[in-house]
Amino acid sequence: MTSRTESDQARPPGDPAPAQPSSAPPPDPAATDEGPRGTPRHPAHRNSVDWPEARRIAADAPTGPLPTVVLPLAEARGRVLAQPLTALTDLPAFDTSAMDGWAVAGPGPWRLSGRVLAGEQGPVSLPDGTAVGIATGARLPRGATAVLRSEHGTVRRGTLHATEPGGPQPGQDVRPRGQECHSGDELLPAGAVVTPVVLGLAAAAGYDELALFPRPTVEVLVLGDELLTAGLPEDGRIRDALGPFLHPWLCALGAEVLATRRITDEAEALLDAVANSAADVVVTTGGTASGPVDFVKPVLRRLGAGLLVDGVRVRPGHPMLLAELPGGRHLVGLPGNPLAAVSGVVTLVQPLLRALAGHPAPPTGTARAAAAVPGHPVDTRLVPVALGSGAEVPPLARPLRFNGPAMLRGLATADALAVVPPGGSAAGDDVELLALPWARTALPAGASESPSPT
Ligand SMILES: Nc1nc2c(c(=O)[nH]1)N[C@H]1C(S)=C(S)[C@@H](COP(=O)(O)OP(=O)(O)OC[C@H]3O[C@@H](n4cnc5c(N)ncnc54)[C@H](O)[C@@H]3O)O[C@H]1N2
Ligand code: MOO
Repeated sequence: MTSRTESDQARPPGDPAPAQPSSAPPPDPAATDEGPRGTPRHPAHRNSVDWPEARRIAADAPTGPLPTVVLPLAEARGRVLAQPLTALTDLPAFDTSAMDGWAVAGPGPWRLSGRVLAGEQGPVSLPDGTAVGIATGARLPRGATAVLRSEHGTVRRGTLHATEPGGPQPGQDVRPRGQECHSGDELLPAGAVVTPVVLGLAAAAGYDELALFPRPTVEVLVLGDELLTAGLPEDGRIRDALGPFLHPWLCALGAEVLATRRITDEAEALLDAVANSAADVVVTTGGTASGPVDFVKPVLRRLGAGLLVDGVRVRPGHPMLLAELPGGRHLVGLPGNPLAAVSGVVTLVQPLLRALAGHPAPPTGTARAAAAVPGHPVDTRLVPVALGSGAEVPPLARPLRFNGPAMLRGLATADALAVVPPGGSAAGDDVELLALPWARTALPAGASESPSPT
């Protein structure tokens, strides 16, 4: 019985048909120059590399991470700790009253003398049988054995009496020095995101500034004279779908986006923009193939750039490329089809940014294919999936419709991208998941660290 799969239904006319899953080993790509279903592979993609290899090359492309940055707390929010947050002090830094009332020494009644507020030195020590008025957060004098809450005591002629039988227990309502941490304790590991709470914790622990992973700078160059930035498609022109999503996506990946610029379909304009970009990474969209106005590769040649990745055996997105520009900066050429560009982001941009920032690779996610996912004979497929909300471990991944290279509709409702190996995945197979930075569903942790950076 043959049935049309969701991805088949979503496949637009002219898009390559994926092969059915099979247990037969995929043909050796090195031994064939074939594209999908035996069609000749385009000569421009003869140098293409396997998908895991492309990710490794991107992760190894920089000579090392950019230098760590040290920023004042006020500028650190949202960035990532490059070093563990180690307490610079005990917390509390001294024995502290947890309540408003009196610091008492020994059993009552107590002779009362003065008061100490938060931030004041107060009496150095409290002899047995004496008490001092104390505010929440004030330092406890040496010799104090407990705090008597203001609602639990009464003062008559200079003497404090407990109104509850037995008076306060030793240590009652005292926050002892080091209760939360001792100086030198690790409060958070390197790699933790600096949330508003982390800012507060860092300040409490004595920090004025934090050592943070650098944010690689990126400039996005959107190519294509057919692209409109407003209104409806007309006269063969379409809306730019990549400019709007690349900026926030790259920021979510830890980049600082210097600009997103439209470049006209002229080689000189592109050459000028790439040569003069101040960014660590230039990301271009479109123009990677061999059409009449596909100038990315010719411009890279003219600039003397080295092509590190020239096509990847992945669908969609196989014309993606990675180059090292003179001076050590990098350029990622994303294909123009929107889902193909996404494929280029997760395959090349993400590992490159992670390597530049010095971030460790997070664990991969794993799910179980809820249905057969057709594969390509030799290329990896990246397929938008929705994760089941049931209790299954690993969760079920349901391939989404509208996953054609030019479509974003499936991805817009996806929780992750599933990595479908050449030949496809059968229903029930475990599939690797790639996280989408905005997805509400946390990825189910895989068994091990990702062998390739994510
Ligand atoms: N002879 C061959 N032609 C093509 C091949 C091939 O192997 N042989 N591969 C196809 C594949 S797959 C892709 S992907 C594209 C990649 O082409 P480019 O990177 O040169 O991209 P463009 O030609 O500029 O655009 C392709 C497509 O995407 C639309 N586009 C471009 N930018 C945007 C944007 N910012 N927002 C929305 N849509 C965009 C553009 O209008 C085209 O429709 O090459 C195939 N050709
Ligand atoms: O199918 Mo292309 O691979 O749209 O990138």
